[in-house]
Amino acid sequence: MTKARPDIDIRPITEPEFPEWLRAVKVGFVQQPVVPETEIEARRPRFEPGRYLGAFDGARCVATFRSFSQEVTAVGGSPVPANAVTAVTVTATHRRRGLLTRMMSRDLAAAKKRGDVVATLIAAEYPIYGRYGFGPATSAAEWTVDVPRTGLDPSWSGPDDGGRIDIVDPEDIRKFGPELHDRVRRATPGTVSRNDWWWQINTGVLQIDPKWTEPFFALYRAADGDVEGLVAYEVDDKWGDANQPQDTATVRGLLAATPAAERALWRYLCSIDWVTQVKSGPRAPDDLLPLLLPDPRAARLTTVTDWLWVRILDVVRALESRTYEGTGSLVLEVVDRAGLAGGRYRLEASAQGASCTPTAESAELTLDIAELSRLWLGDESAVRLAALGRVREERAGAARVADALLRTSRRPWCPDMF
Ligand SMILES: CC(=O)SCCNC(=O)CCNC(=O)[C@H](O)C(C)(C)COP(=O)(O)OP(=O)(O)OC[C@H]1O[C@@H](n2cnc3c(N)ncnc32)[C@H](O)[C@@H]1OP(=O)(O)O
Repeated sequence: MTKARPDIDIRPITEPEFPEWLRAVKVGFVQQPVVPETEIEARRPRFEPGRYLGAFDGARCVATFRSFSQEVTAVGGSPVPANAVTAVTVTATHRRRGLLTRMMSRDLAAAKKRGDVVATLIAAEYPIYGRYGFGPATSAAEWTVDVPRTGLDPSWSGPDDGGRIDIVDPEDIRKFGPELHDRVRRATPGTVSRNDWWWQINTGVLQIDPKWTEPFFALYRAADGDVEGLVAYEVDDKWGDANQPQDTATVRGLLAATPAAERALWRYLCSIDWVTQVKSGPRAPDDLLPLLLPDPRAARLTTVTDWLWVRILDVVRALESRTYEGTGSLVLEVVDRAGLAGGRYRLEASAQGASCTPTAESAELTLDIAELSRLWLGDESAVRLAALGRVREERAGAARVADALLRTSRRPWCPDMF
């Protein structure tokens, strides 16, 4: 049973409180409760007054919550302003007393006031965030490829499309990565923006993880020299009993702006001498990888999980910022217990554009804001949610109309963890 503790003060932290706040994050994530000076210094430039909440029991920080500005790509490629939520922790001694609820309510109200269209997060555990109006809007899948079973020609010596792959240095990734990422982001609904800090952390300029090691970086250039893909991967050093190399290459990130780049980079990973296994890392659930192999069963699906969670804060802007393949209209009754985005709306959509307006007409589909958020990027089916009793058809067939409007041919994907 939740025991409220109004005596616990929740407020934005000051910069001098930042190390204590970081320590509390470690405690909440059950990690060693010591923050190396290098980590404090690497994280300090990200400090933003007002966006780092702490709950204090006396001088001790016992709960943390942070949000930052982000863009998430809507269906069709428009970047939408998002309130990205992260570092959510409540110390075990203070759990289940409503601290998360207090921090979340405060932050979402501020995001709404600022004009953010959605809030986003990646959930540590599934049951936490639905109650706040978040719905799982993208999934991630991981494969382990048994290279000798793929059926690929082991004498492959590079792309046969005129392109080339080169191992490069971290500074090349900082040079070419941001532009490539922007290109991929515009083409991939569900992808979130990255800043310079992201590239610095992931190329070793700044250290937030003492266990970080430099990966191999490779770029794919098309025949005209254009950088269309990059991969960061690490390789372990494993030998079998009969003195045979049995290395595993694990992908930390693979970005491809074109199918040619995607095909070439996976092909490359499956051609490295000594590597008998390739672990894909989290990918879009409809990634090309398995079907690139003559024997797709050589790619064993090891994980499928919810990834980016979305919470719509502004229904009109969320629905108008995306594109629609079909033509039609739908009146939605959106229920929002937090009072942030509820109401009745008419969506009119066609390939030429969409309008979403508050209406007093009879609703055709009733759903919670968490379910609309889950549908927004096109990955989930309203018909499926109706079968589960999570959306209610007020007019027979309305869920099929919703699917015809909202669903997409490729699935959304968020390559990042934040
Ligand atoms: C975006 C991110 O940062 S994801 C990381 C989330 N953090 C973690 O997983 C770290 C470990 N866990 C924690 O720090 C805490 O348990 C938190 C942050 C998940 C929850 O904080 P609390 O202050 O205990 O949550 P709070 O008391 O406000 O709970 C509100 C409701 O959610 C429920 N709830 C909270 N956490 C969970 C959970 N992990 N599983 C199921 N239900 C949960 C509570 O039971 C409560 O339900 P009720 O209103 O029906 O009584």
